[in-house]
Amino acid sequence: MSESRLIAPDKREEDLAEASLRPQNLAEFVGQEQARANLDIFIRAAKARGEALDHVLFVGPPGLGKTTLAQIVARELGVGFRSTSGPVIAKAGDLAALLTNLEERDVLFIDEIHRLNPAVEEILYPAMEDYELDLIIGEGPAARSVKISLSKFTLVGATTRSGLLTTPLRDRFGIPVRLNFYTVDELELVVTRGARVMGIPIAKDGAREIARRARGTPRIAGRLLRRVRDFTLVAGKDIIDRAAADHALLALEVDGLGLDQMDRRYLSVVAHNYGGGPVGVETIAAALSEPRDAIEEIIEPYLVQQGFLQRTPRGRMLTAHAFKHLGLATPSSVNQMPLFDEGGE
Ligand SMILES: Nc1ncnc2c1ncn2[C@@H]1O[C@H](COP(=O)(O)OP(=O)(O)OP(=O)(O)O)[C@@H](O)[C@H]1O
Ligand SMILES: [Mg+2]
Repeated sequence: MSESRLIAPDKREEDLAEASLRPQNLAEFVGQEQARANLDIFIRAAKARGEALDHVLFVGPPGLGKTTLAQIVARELGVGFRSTSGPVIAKAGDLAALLTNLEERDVLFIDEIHRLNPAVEEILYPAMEDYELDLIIGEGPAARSVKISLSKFTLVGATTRSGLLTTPLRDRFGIPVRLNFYTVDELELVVTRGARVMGIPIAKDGAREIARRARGTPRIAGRLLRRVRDFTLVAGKDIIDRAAADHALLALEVDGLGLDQMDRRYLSVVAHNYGGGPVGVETIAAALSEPRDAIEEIIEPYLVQQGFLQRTPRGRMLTAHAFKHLGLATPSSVNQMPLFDEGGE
């Protein structure tokens, strides 16, 4: 993904500033009503029983709050929180060390859990199911298997791609939670709260404008807020209002619907080079010189959600809405009727 992509929801160095913006408990967490209500109940029930919470899997595009929610779960349970990520755990022994160090009811958070190496994943199964480790000690004829019992813990996994999880792993999560893009109202709350925490004066219409253009993603809302603040400061204004936000966002090439250059490049490549599709994702990735993963995880979900794009069995297709947004005439080949959407995964 191009370095300069302001609106890309993936993590960056500057997002370290995010830590201070993270909501600390379920009540402060904006949006995702259903997920929040369910988690609240399961957490209370686990606490009432004095048991470890069942394993939780958060699924959703980058920047929607998976890591934040994992931390909140541990805090609400009042237990310890350990955090790691799929690609970091190289060997089964690394995971074994993490697991044996957990205390009763602790939360172990594994980010990017779809990227666990298969040998590591194997030892997770009995750990999740029976709180037991099956380890092979030694090699050759001297090898023997030992069982080590573990504290009853909660595994919280996060992934942007549930389709890439193996079925045995996915099935071991008792509480699967899918996060959706946020509404403008919800993001307006996120922006207002962020501005308050950072001490930035903002008018309601300014917060709304940033929210409208944040691609349904709190991380982007926070990032846009920081950039708009810079513009407003340099312009010598003392409050972010709609005009100030609009001016800054246009300068940052975030358009009225929150699409950035990369989104528009995607749409215009499919429109101009492939007549609006259907075209395969590999072809689009090659044309944009972007990895297929980034296209499927970061660019497409929002374009689909906004009704610019359909994923069909024959490939990606732009909708009439996309042609309109690009200021192009809709070709007659573009079906005006909604096709069924595979939904990716
Ligand atoms: N519901 C929310 N309310 C307020 N702020 C939020 C909310 N969700 C996320 N944020 C903010 O958005 C930022 C990104 O959230 P987080 O790191 O949890 O996303 P993520 O889903 O883990 O992303 P990734 O897939 O890249 O790891 C954080 O600064 C967090 O404070
Ligand atoms: Mg995260």
